[in-house]
Amino acid sequence: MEISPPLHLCHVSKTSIFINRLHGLLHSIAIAFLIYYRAFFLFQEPQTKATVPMLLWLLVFVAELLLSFIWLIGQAYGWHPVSRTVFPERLPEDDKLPAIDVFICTVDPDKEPTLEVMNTVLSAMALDYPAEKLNLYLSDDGGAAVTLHGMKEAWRFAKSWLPFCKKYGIKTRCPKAYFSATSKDDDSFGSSNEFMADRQIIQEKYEDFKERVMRFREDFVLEETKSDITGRDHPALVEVIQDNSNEEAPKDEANKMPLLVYVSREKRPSHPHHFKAGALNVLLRVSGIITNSPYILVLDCDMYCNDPTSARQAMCFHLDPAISPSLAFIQFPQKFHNINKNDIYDGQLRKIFVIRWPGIDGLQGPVLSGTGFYMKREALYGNLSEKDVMRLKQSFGHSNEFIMSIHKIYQYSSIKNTESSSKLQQEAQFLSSCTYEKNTLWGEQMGFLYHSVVEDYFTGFILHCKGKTSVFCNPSKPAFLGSSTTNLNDLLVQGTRWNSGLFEVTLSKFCPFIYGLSRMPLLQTMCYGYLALQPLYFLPLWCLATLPQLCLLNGIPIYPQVSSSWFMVFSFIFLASLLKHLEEILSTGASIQTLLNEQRVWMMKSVTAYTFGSLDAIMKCFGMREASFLPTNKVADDEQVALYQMGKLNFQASTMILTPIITLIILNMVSFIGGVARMFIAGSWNETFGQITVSYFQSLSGAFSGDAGHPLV
Ligand SMILES: O=c1ccn([C@@H]2O[C@H](COP(=O)(O)OP(=O)(O)O[C@H]3O[C@H](CO)[C@@H](O)[C@H](O)[C@H]3O)[C@@H](O)[C@H]2O)c(=O)[nH]1
Ligand SMILES: [Mn+2]
Repeated sequence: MEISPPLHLCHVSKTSIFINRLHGLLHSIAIAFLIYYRAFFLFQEPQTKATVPMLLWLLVFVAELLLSFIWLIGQAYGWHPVSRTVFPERLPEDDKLPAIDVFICTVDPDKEPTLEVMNTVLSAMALDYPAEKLNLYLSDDGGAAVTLHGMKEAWRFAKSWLPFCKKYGIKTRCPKAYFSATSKDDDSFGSSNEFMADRQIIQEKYEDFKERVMRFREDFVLEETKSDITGRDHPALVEVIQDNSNEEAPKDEANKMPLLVYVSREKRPSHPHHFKAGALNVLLRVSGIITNSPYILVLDCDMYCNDPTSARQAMCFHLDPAISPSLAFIQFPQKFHNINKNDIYDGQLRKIFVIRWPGIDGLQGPVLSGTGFYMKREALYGNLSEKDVMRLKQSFGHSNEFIMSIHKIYQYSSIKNTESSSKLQQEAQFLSSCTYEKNTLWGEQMGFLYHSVVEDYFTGFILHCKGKTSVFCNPSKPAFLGSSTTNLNDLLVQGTRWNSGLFEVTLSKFCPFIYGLSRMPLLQTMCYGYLALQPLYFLPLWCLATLPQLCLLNGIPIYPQVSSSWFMVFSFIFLASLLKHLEEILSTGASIQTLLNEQRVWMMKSVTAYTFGSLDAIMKCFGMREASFLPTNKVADDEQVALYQMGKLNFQASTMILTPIITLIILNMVSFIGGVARMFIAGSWNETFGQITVSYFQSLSGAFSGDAGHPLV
């Protein structure tokens, strides 16, 4: 029997496994000593203890225990990291490839400029995939006329843009990116006259497209001043974007266009709409009765397709019979096009996408990350063995059309036939009404889940609990590029939402340590548990950013004397975690500057976003707050961008962020100066050196060793 060559390979990095496990072992031993030291003190004679108030000692001890615990849980990521290679050229011919429905979500045309959204749409339409097997659905939660109009303009422009990309094999297919940079990839036709002429024409068409979108927006803003009201209260509208004229669909391959559908679900203030997860579930249903593709690509409106081959790369996994039965999704990393050289806000989330996701990929697979993933439709439908129509309706709702779609591969045929198309339209409208999900399992067990505002994390978690797997695909050319937050305020808004969502899961019956432990392998549970506990970093950080400093000012020793051998334990932990962080930085080609930034941002986030996120979740838990999803701002303010590009922290942020940060910096600086003075005057360096080091590093927003753990744990 002939064995066909594999579609993908998985590589295990033996060296990093060795380093990670060795570090884990040594660090654990050192932590055990630390715990012994702290605990031993509690049982000492009262006169020895008299120098340090018991409560202080206990608080610092608890902070250290908590940090150690989170650190230990996080070690699961280092256990078995892998990387992968794909061979798309080995895929079957185009006519054997499965269809893909692309879902793009947008909500607020003010924060998410229509032009950017349309660029995402265009880049997805131009994916290197057979056009008749590519269907795009845009969910417009704002129900905005500008967005619908933008879609029509995008469709018109796509009719020139797609053939241009195909003809010249353009690699950057997001028009904005293509025209703004001198994209090096696309130079192969640089000198040809024909190419230059075509490029000129298409550029003019793009300018014209831009102009039309902008002009409509200006007129629209004049008419509708309160877009916020309509954003929360509007009827359902589903529209297939196509030519008004009755001209025949183009027959030749080069001019074929993917299907483009605009979906604005019904929203009423009296009905919860469940944010993005709600929008995605509407798209699941509407696409189910129109094209029903077996695979789904989900994109945020600001995440354009940077590499048109991502769909084929994903198919290398989905079409591998050895892994596909349990495989739910292929996750690509989130990468960003607007990050400055220094990445002062750690916008690239390096730790997550460079260290953790490859780590968990070697276990059961990466956490679902909201955007840039190819999901198997079936995986979101839960148990499909049920055949009883009444039961199916209880789970999926009352649309016969949709129920029929569950078990068969629908083939989108004639939407031009007006009679069937208006029936389809009615059904789609019904599927996107705000009452459709009432008394069904949508969002509870079906589709994207509503339990948490981090719908991605939670949906992926439940999938993994059901025994599904996922794959992390991280090619050297970024498959998708998004816009990252580039100022403190946005960072806080986003960070608070994420951490609130994560902590919400921790506080619920779905807490990974309880719900996950019996359903997933231990290491996978630890990876999910780490993220669920991450918001809790705020407790130890607040303690260790204040208590040692206050002790230092008052001459109370809470760290061992330099001459004591216990001091070695603390120094080892401090240095080992710094070195481990350094090793990760260097082995992944990052710079020392990145190391410093990551530690600084981690501390800033701990005392702001983690703190507010945790409090928010606790309040939600007690019913004192409602869930909310404040979208991040994607409009760049020129002044802010300028500061950001210079690598300067922008402190024009709300007092919510500034107060904790500034207070702690001042406290640390004062105690550092006070401590040094005391050391000189009293010659007490032996007792206070540990604390001085802590406040020195904290006041420099320095060397708390990122998420690898605290230097003092
Ligand atoms: O009611 C809503 C709110 C948001 N969105 C869309 O959801 C996407 C993500 O929103 P964004 O404001 O960009 O949030 P981020 O924090 O940048 O998103 C990250 O975090 C989210 C979970 O908090 C994930 O859903 C995202 O995929 C992930 O990129 C955007 O396309 C929005 O248009 C909706 O469709 N409806
Ligand atoms: Mn975003």
